[in-house]
Amino acid sequence: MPLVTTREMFKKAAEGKYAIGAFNVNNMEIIQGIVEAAKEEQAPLILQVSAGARKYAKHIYLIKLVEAALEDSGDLPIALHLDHGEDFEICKACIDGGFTSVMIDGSRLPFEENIALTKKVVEYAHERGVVVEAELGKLAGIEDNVKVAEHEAAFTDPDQAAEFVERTGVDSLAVAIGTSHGAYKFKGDPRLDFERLQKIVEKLPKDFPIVLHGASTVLPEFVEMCNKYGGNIPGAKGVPEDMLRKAAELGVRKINIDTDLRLAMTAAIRKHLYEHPDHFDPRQYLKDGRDAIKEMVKHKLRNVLGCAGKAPEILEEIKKNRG
Ligand SMILES: O=C(CO)COP(=O)(O)O
Ligand SMILES: O=C[C@H](O)COP(=O)(O)O
Ligand SMILES: [Zn+2]
Ligand SMILES: [Zn+2]
Repeated sequence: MPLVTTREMFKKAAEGKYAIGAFNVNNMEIIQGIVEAAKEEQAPLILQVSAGARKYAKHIYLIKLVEAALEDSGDLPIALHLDHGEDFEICKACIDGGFTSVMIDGSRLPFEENIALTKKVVEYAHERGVVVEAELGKLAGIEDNVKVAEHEAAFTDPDQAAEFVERTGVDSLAVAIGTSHGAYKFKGDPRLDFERLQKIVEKLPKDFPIVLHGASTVLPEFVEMCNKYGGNIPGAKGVPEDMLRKAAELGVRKINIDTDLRLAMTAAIRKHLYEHPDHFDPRQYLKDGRDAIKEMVKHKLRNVLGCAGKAPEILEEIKKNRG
C-alpha cells in the first residue's frame, strides 16, 4: 500500500466522530514502535516529521524508514506529513520529496500574510495531489526551539477561521484553544476553551477537519519513571484524556503527539540503564524504548483517539475513490 493523503481518514473520522493520531517520528525505533502498535490495532496513522527531525535524521533516511514501515505494515493507511513547515521552501521540498501532506505554519504572521503564504502552498500542493494543514492562532510553549510566552499566545478567532479556510482552500486547520507544546502545559488545573472550539466548528464548512497541536497527555507513569531513575522533570502536566475525547466528539480530527513518545522512550531507557549498569549494547535499551512507545501508542489508539479498528473502512473509502 503506497502512502495516502489524509482525505479519506478525515472523512471517515468525521462520520464516526473519532480522531487520527499524528505521531512525530525522528528515528527507526520510534517509527517501528508506532507502526507495530497501529498494525496490531488496525488503526490509520499519520507519521509527521518536523524541520528538527529532518535536520537530525535527514529527509532521505526518514523517507526510507517510512517506506520500510509501509511494506512491513501490510495494508495500513499511512500518511506522511510535514509538521510546522515555516516557509514555502520546506513545504515544496517535502511535497517534491514524497510527503502526502504538509503543514504550512504561518501562525506567527499577520492574518493577511498567513493567508497569502498558505494559499501559495495550497496551490503548489493540490496540483500534486498533496493536502495542506494551516494554523491560525498561537500556541504557548516551545516549537523548534522558539519559545512563545503565555502572554503572546492567542486563541483562534472563529470568524477569522471561517474566512481563512474559505480564502486559502486549505484542507485542515490547527487551532489554539489552550493546548501548548511540550511537557508543561498547565500551571494550575487543565483547561481548554471548548466553547471556542464549538464556535469554530459551527462557522467552518460541515465536517471540516480541525487539528489539535500540543495534545500529549504527559502520562504520569512515564514522568514518575523518568524522575525515579535519575531524571528531573518535576511538575510536567499534559491534556487529560477525557478532554481529548471531548475534542474528537466536537470535531477535532487530527491529534498531534510528540512529547508522550519522547517521555515513553526516555523513561524506559532510563529504567533499563539504571537496572542494568553493565549493559552497553544500544539494542538492549533501545528495544525497551521501542516497546514502551508501542504500548503507549496502542493505548492512545484504542482508548483516547478511538481510531483502533478503523483501517479497513478507510481503505475501502480510498479504493472507492480511486474507482
Ligand atoms: O503538536 C505537536 C507536534 O506538532 C506535539 O505536541 P506535544 O508536545 O503535546 O506532544
Ligand atoms: O511542534 C513541536 C513538535 O513536538 C516537534 O518538535 P521538534 O521541532 O523539536 O522536532
Ligand atoms: Zn505553530
Ligand atoms: Zn505542533
